[in-house]
Amino acid sequence: MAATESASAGTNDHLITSSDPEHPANHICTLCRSFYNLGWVGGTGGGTSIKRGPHIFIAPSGVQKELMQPHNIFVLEHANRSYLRKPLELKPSACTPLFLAAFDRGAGCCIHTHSQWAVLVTLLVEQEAHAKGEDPMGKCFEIEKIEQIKGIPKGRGKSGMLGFFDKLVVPIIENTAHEEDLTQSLEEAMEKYPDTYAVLVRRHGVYVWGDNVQKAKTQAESMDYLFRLAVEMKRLGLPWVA
Ligand SMILES: CSC[C@@H](O)[C@@H](O)C(=O)COP(=O)(O)O
Ligand SMILES: [Zn+2]
Repeated sequence: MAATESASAGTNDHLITSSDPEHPANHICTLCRSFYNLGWVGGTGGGTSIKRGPHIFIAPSGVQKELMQPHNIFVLEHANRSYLRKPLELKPSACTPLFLAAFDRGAGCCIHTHSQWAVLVTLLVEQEAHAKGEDPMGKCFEIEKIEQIKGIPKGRGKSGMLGFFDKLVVPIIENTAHEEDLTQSLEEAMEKYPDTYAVLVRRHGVYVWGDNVQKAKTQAESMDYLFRLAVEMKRLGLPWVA
């Protein structure tokens, strides 16, 4: 369903005004500032969206994500996809339909990064497939027996985290010219891999989500750690799986 605009979308400042640092309008801004320092959202790429109750809080498109202020934030009613708050002269993030795909499946926060480690992992998986004479499309990033895998949950509807001896499998989808055109393949990957909390996008980055902000953030950190480690392992000729 496409997002629409409600008659009062220009106002409703109360939806983004709070002294609570964990209010989504404040939290998105502070998270994006720290993600910028990790190299995740530089040059306007990447972003973060948070769902609280019936409302989804979304950053504007094409802005320096580390400089955003709460009054720049869009608010969308999840149930009917209508904008309750739409800052003038700004467009909502092109990632909105991808964030919605995560929220439709129960997520409370979705983080999109352009981390170079995520991009490099997608290139290494592609290179390995070509070296074996195989089609890289549909291949996943797989890694096992690394302690940080324990920072990733077992799957939606399952309790607990992956164990040291579990294999982490992250699907990879092909990039498209426009962010929003990734939606169908992202949703297909989410259906094919119902336990996954992340989908890599070839030559682009990664979407990571979690049940709430804290889980989405720590899962994104664990994923990025593993992507970076995997790149270094490959450089040293070390295998990701036995
Ligand atoms: C460097 S431009 C990157 C965008 O095209 C896109 O990939 C992205 O992640 C951010 O989209 P945006 O609409 O600014 O939220
Ligand atoms: Zn992007």
